[in-house]
Order: sequence, then C-alpha cells, then structure tokens
Amino acid sequence: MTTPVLEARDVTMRFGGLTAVRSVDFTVNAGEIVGLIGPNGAGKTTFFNCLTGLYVPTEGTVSYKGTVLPPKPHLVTQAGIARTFQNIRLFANMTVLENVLVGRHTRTKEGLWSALLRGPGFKKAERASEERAMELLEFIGLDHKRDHLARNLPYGEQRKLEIARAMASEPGLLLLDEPTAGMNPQETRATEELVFAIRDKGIAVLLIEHDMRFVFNLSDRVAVLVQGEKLVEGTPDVVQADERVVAAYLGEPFEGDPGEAEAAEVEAAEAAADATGTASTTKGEAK
Ligand SMILES: Nc1ncnc2c1ncn2[C@@H]1O[C@H](COP(=O)(O)OP(=O)(O)OP(=O)(O)O)[C@@H](O)[C@H]1O
Repeated sequence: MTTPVLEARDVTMRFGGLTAVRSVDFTVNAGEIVGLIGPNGAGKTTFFNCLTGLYVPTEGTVSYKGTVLPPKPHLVTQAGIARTFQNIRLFANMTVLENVLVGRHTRTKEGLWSALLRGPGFKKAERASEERAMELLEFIGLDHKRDHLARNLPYGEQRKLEIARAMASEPGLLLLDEPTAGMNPQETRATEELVFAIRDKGIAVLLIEHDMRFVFNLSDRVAVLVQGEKLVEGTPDVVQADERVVAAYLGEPFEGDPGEAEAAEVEAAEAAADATGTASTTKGEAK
C-alpha cells in the first residue's frame, strides 16, 4: 500500500480577482519523485508556496503524513518539509559549512542561553551538528569546500549547497523549485543523479521544472498545472502522450479547457481596464 507523505486537498489561492491555483488535489507518496510542470504563470510556484506555509491558501488544506500543517514556514519545516527556491537564497558571506549549519537549526534542541553560555551541552550539540553537516557536504560533493564563502562557489555548486542546506533540516519531503535553472548539461545530469540519491535516502521529492527531459527522466509521476488547475496527472509516458498537455504548451485551445473560465475573467478584466484607461486619456487630453 502507498503511504501519502503530502496531501493537498482542494487548494485554492486567490490574489484579489486572480485565481492563481484552483481546487488542486495533489499527493506525494513515500519513496516517490513527482514532477510538477506547466507553462509560465500556471501557478506552480504559488502552489509550492501554499504547501510550505509561505502563503495561506484561500481554501483547502495541506497535510504532511496525515497531519494538517499550520500555514507557517518554520512549522512546516519542523514538520518535515524542506524546499529550495527558484532564485538562489544562500547566505553569500557565510561559508559553505555555515550555510548548512543554518539549515540545521530546526533540528537542534539547544536553547539561546545554552548557546550564549556555550556550556558542555551546547558544545556537544554543536559538534554533532557539524558532523551531520559534513556528512551532507560529502553526500553532495562539497566537503572539500567547507570553508569557502558561498558567494565564491560556481553557480552549479551554489544550487547543490542550497539542496544540502534544505536537507539539513532532515526532511521527509524535499521540494525543489527549478533545480536546474541556469545549469549547463553536465550540471543538469549531475543534479539528476543527486535527486535519485536523495530519494534513495528515503526522502520523497517534488520538483517544479521547465526542463522536460530532466523531469520525465526523473519522475515516477508528473502532474500538469494549466492556469491554476491540475489538467493531467500520471506516469511520464501517459503525460507525454496526452494531447491536452501538448496543446497547453503550444497555447492551443482544447475541449474542456479548465482555464476557459479563468481566461474569460482575465479578458473581461483587461477590457474593463482598457475602458478606464481610454476614459482617463481622453480626460487628460481634454485638459
Ligand atoms: N504574490 C502575488 N500577487 C499577485 N499575483 C501573483 C502573486 N504570485 C503569483 N501571482 C500570479 O499568479 C499566477 C501564477 O504565478 P506563478 O508564479 O505561481 O506561476 P508559475 O507556474 O510558477 O510560473 P513560472 O513557470 O513562470 O515560474 C501568475 O499570474 C502570477 O502573476
């Protein structure tokens, strides 16, 4: 039987009049690598932000291993979900090791006073943290750069370091937002190996990607978001063969397009804005 690690139920996210994510049900099971794809602006990052507590969904719930998550990023991390971001967010002036140690703070029990007084409990915990951080650096192949400043690493290694930092919180689920963005083909292949290795450590992985080859090679299952709605979900073979997916990427309309209502809303809003714009121009010209 498959065990769900992550379960999103009926998640909707609205920004004013714009529905960026609409009634999405979504599951990641233990041991799975799941890909989330969709054209630009489809709502993928917004959905990630709903999963990780960065946004409070307008409707719906997100559960991790059967428990509904509070929409607060640090509580989501503490529960067992870690993520990386589309744009690298490292502490540029900290060393490689320090960046990973920062990622461990949700797992260290030592309190503020213990840290300030640097008592024996703190020192022991600090040593254990450092050992664990070094294991992670070995795992991603950056142990030899432990004392380098993050900002001096080449781009591909900065991305790896972000993954190590996320793994430092000992997650059961890792969310990767465009892990290969800006990478050359060799770096992309290395990232593919790394994601398989992460899964083999028992961490489920959910990734957003624009590199289709990468996502279809890696994923056990792929879900396609189009205009905020889940259009198709299945094995890479099923998704690649689905003509609605091809149409969505080529921007062609198709029968039962789940985004039709949304497109009509946007058109109506644009028409209204145009009408207002014309009126104010006319007023301006009259002055
Ligand atoms: N904070 C926000 N406020 C208002 N609108 C937003 C906000 N964040 C996202 N949106 C809108 O929601 C829609 C979905 O955007 P989102 O970034 O989630 O798409 P995406 O699929 O991740 O796109 P991309 O592949 O280009 O990164 C877009 O129309 C975007 O402009």
